[in-house]
Amino acid sequence: MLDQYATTLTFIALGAIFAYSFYAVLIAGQLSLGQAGFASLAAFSGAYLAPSGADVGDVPALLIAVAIGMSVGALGAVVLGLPTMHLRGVFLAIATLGFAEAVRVVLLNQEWTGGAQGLGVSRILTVGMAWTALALVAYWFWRMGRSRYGRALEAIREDELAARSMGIDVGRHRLAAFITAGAVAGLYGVLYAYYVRLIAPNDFDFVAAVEGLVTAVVGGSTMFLGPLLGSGFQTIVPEIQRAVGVEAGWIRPFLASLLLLVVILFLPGGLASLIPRRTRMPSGDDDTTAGLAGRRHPAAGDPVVTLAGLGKEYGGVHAVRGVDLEIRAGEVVGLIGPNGAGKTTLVNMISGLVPPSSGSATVLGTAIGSTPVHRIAAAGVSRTFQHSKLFNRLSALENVLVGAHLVSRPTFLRRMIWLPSARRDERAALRQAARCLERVGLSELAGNRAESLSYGDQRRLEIARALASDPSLLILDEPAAGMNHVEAARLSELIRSLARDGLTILFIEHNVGMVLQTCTRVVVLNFGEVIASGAPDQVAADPAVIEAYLGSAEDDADEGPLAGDARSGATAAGAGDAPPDAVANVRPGAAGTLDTPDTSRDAT
Ligand SMILES: Nc1ncnc2c1ncn2[C@@H]1O[C@H](COP(=O)(O)OP(=O)(O)OP(=O)(O)O)[C@@H](O)[C@H]1O
Repeated sequence: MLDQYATTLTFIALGAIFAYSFYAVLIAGQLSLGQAGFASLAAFSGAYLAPSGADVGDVPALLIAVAIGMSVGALGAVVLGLPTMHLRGVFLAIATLGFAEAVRVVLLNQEWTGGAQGLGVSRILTVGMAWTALALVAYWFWRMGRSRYGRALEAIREDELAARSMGIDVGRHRLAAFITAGAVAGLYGVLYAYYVRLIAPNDFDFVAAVEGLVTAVVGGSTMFLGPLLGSGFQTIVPEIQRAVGVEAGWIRPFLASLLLLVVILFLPGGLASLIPRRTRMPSGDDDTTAGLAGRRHPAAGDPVVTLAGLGKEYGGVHAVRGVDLEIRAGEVVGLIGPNGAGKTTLVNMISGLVPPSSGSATVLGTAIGSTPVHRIAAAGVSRTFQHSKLFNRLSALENVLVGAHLVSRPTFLRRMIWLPSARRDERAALRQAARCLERVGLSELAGNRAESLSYGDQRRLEIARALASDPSLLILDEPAAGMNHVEAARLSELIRSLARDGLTILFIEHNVGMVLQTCTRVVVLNFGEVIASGAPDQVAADPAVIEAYLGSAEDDADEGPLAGDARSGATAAGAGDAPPDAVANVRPGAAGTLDTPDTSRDAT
C-alpha cells in the first residue's frame, strides 16, 4: 500500500523541503527566488563531488552529498546575500531571480554537468529518508518559532523599523535567514538529485522557483507547518485528478494559481493561519528577574541626552535647527510645539532613526549620527511612534516579548536540544512581558492580535513593548493621541509612576494640559528652534510660547488654555492628581488657531 504511494509521498516531502527554503526567508518578510539557484548548485556539486554508493555505501554517499550540497547552498547565500540584503520586496526577488537564471545558464554550458542532457545520479533516496529529512527541517523551524531569534524574524516581517527600535540587528538576522534558506535549498537539491536519477539545469528554472514560492505562500509563512500543508496540497491535486480519471495537465497549475489568489486576497497568512496560535500568560506570581540580562541605568541627575547645535535639513527645509538641550536622569520632559515644529524629527534623531545634518548629540554615552538604531536601543533608548508601529499579526503578549529582545537571552540553539536553561530564560522573558502588559492594564488582552485592539489599547501596548527592554530613556511620540480624557489622565498617571521608578522620559504630546500636568520640564519648539524651556507653569506663561500657539500674546494670553491651565494650579508635575476631567485636552494648530479636542485625526 505504502509502495503504491511512495513516489507521491516522496515528492510531498521534497516539495515541502524546497518550500521550507522559501519559508526560511518569508518568515522575515523577504521575497527571494534565488533558492532554485542554490538547489541547482548543490545538486550538481553534491552529485559530482561525493563518492559513489558503490565505494562507500549508499547512505554515507548520500550524507556526504548532503553535507556538500548544504555547504554550497549556504555559501551561495552568503555570496548573494552580502550585496543584496539591503534590497526589499520585489527588488530582492528580481535580484535573486537573476542569480538563479545566471546559475542555470552557466551550468547549462558546463561539460561536467552534462549540459542540457543532464547528469546521471544513482537513486539512493527512499521515501523514509525523504520524510526523515523533512522531519528534521520541520523540527528546526518548529523549535525556531518560539525562540528569541524566531520572534525577532517575525518582528522584522511585521515592521522592520519597529524591530530595529527594539534592538534587533535587522541586517544580521536577514542574512542569517537567507543562509538558512540557502542550506535548506541545498538539501532539497541533493535529495532531488538522488531520487530522480537524472538532473538537468532546467529542472531548477524560473517555473521551479515560482512553484517553491507558491507552495510556501499557500501553506503560509506564519507557522512552521505551512510548507508541509502547501506541498501536500500541490502534490495531492494531480493524484486526485488521476484517481477521478481527469488527465488535463492544466488543472494543477490552474488550481494552484487560483488558490494563490484566494490566499493572497482572503488568507494572507496562508493555510497554516487557520490553525490558531496560542500564547499563554505565565502562571504563578514569580516576580523575579532571574534569567534576564541586567541593565545599568544612569544615576539620578546624570546626563542622559546631550544635544549641541543639533540640526536637520530636508532639501532647504530646516526641520530642526541649532538645538542645545540636556536631559538628566529622572526628568520627565515634555516636548511641545505647533504642527511641523520639528518635534518628531528631533526625537527621531535622538533615537537614531534620522541622522542629523549638523551639530552633535550623545545619548546614554553613545554618539548619534552613524550609530545604527539597534545600537542606540541597546544603549537603553526605547520608544513609541507617532503612528503605532505594532507587529500586527502577533498577539499583544508576543509584541511585548519582542520588546524584551535586548534583556532576554538567545534560546534557539538550546531549544533545539531541549536544554532546561532555555525554558527558564523563556519563562523569564514571558514574565517580563506579562509584567509590562499588566503595568499598562492590558493583561486581559494578552492573547489578542495587536491589530484587533482598540486605538487607545494599541497605544498602551506600544508603551508596554517599549518598557519591556528595561530602558533608561523612554521616548513617547504623542502617546495620548486618540485617547479620551479618562484614558489620557490614566496615561499621565502611568508616566508619573514610571518616573517615580527612576525612568527618564521624553514625550511629545499635543494634549498640552496633560503635558503641563505630567512633566517636570517642558521644552517648546517652533520652526525647529527651542523657544522656551523650563518648569511647566513658567513655560505656560511665556509670551513667546503663547504667541507660537495662538499667534498673538496680547489678545489671547488671558484666555489661552496654556495660561489658563498653568494658572489653575493643576499643571506642574506632582502638583496633585487632578480628576480626569481637569486634564485639558487642547491641540495647538497652526499659529493663530487652536484645535478643539479631536481624537480621530491621530488615528491615521
Ligand atoms: N522625511 C522628511 N522629508 C522632508 N521634510 C520632512 C521630513 N520629515 C519632516 N519634514 C518636515 O520637517 C518639518 C518638521 O516636521 P516634524 O514632523 O518633525 O514636526 P512635528 O513638530 O513633529 O509635527 P507634528 O506635530 O505635526 O507631528 C515639517 O516641515 C515637515 O514637513
